[in-house]
Amino acid sequence: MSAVIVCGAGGHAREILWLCEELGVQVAGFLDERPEMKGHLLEGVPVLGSWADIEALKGEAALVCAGVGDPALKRRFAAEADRAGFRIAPPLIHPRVRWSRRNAIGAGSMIFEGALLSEQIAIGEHVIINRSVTISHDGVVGDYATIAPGVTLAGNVTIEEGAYIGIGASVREKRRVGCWSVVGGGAFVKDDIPAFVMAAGVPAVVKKRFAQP
Ligand SMILES: CC(=O)SCCNC(=O)CCNC(=O)[C@H](O)C(C)(C)COP(=O)(O)OP(=O)(O)OC[C@H]1O[C@@H](n2cnc3c(N)ncnc32)[C@H](O)[C@@H]1OP(=O)(O)O
Repeated sequence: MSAVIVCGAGGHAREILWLCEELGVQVAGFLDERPEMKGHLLEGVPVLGSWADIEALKGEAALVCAGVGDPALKRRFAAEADRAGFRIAPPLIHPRVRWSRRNAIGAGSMIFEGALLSEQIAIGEHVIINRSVTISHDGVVGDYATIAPGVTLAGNVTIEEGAYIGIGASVREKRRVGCWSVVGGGAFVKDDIPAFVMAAGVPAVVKKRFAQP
């Protein structure tokens, strides 16, 4: 794989650096739109600056747009990458992920250490599957979704585009979490969660509704 540039320069971006080190993938640097961050080193790797600053690296490095956990920000990075003509990095899958070869994963997505994805699972583009997540048979995770550490998805669960599943949450079989919704940490999703809401608790209930972006 060619070198990558990671969009974002926070804690998650540094965890991607570690993932890349484990995979032998070179990180050329980080994109950060805050002018004061340009030139900083993160674990010895430079913050390159904003879009104009990385333009010249287009031919040499592919982009990791999921360098932040926020699904909406990932989508904005992906749109900018498309406009600027960048290649998207192939999926980054930690060597200690249990993963059936009958699963599919989209460009720019990543799976961290200790995750287990069983059979016939479809992961979209720019998806984060964080540490120790379990996804059972026939799961679907849409583009830009973020699955926080320790989440458990039972069989035939669908997580729609842009949804965020908080740390340690569980979703029972055949349930669906609607697009751009948030499930709070520690929740148990017993019933389908509609789109554009925040739901939390055991069992999860809708606590807030969001305006559609
Ligand atoms: C490597 C890493 O660090 S990965 C990052 C992992 N982090 C996570 O997964 C964080 C998950 N985030 C959460 O659980 C947050 O609480 C969120 C995003 C769901 C909600 O945050 P906010 O929008 O700020 O919610 P807010 O604090 O306003 O709470 C609204 C209501 O929901 C309740 N609530 C919020 N989160 C939860 C939760 N996880 N479980 C139960 N109830 C919750 C609040 O108590 C409040 O209830 P009330 O209206 O009855 O008083």
